[in-house]
Amino acid sequence: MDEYTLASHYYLLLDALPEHVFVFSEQGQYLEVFGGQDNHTQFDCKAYVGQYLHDVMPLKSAELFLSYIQQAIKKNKTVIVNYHFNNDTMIRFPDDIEPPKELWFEGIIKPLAERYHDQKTVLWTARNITQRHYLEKQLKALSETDELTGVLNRRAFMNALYNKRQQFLRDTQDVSLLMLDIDRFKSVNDSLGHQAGDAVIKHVTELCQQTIRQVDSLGRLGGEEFAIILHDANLDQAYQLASRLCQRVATQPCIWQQQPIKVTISIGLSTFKIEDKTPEQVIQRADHAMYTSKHLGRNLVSIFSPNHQGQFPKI
Ligand SMILES: Nc1nc2c(ncn2[C@@H]2O[C@H](COP(=O)(O)OP(=O)(O)OP(=O)(O)O)[C@@H](O)[C@H]2O)c(=O)[nH]1
Repeated sequence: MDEYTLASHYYLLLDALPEHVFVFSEQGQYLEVFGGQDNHTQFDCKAYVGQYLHDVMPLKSAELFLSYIQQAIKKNKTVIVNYHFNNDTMIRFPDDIEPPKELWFEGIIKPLAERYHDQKTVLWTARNITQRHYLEKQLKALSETDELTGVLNRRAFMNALYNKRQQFLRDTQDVSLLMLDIDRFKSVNDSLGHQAGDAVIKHVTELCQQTIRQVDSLGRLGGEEFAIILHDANLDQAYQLASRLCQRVATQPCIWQQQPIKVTISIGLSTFKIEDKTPEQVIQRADHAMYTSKHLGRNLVSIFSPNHQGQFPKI
């Protein structure tokens, strides 16, 4: 092969690469663009050659991309980044192509030995990972969600509790924890069947969701046991909310196959404390108070206190 044929052979090979491959100068100028036909952006980025990042995308995105390029050059190392374009940050599309709402990419940015007009250069490979991103998001949501009720499962709730505790230690705003258990739930399963039991669990979930605020976190810890993190709520405020919830459940039966099932719940309350060593300690206190509600006859709210369990009249 002569030199020209060889060059065009390699060019064709490079341009057949499934990912977009860019050569950028350290100033963010597009020097070369190859490949990307399988990248689902539906247009050929070769039109960018000669232009700068700032010409083809909003300032915020261009600055970010430039910082990645400069990072790779400064460290003289390959840098791998995930980035995304949305409505505000979308790269410029040709007029005849409707840009998608979102695009996610993995960028591999490798410094090159080759200089261009005395400027350093990088090779930037962009893999479209939008589908993978949505799949990961879906899997994450599934792994955090209780299948029956759609609220946080135990693992996700414990994560939320851990994060809330970190926030509490920073800003010391009151945070209360409510533990809730459906009373004599086994008898619902035994007398009406498991599906009726499931309907009761969903019913209680809905009443909890109607009672708490958006900032609060509701989780199903297992079986017929729930927990709620009450943000910015001291014990008095938590008690008022818990009493409302207790009353709501007791007065709004679950309708199962056109028949009402009477449901009550027992609640235990405690608050976050600076001196706690672990987030589990507040759960133990609220759980203790919840068992007090059970022992005192159920359909009750109890507050944990170190010396005695606060006792409150039945609602
Ligand atoms: N329908 C249904 N039942 C469940 C589920 N998870 C656990 N259970 C049942 O929940 C029942 C819990 O019963 P217990 O722990 O004895 O408590 P209880 O009958 O509510 O009695 P108290 O808590 O003392 O008022 C058991 O029969 C479990 O099999 C579920 O997802 N669906």
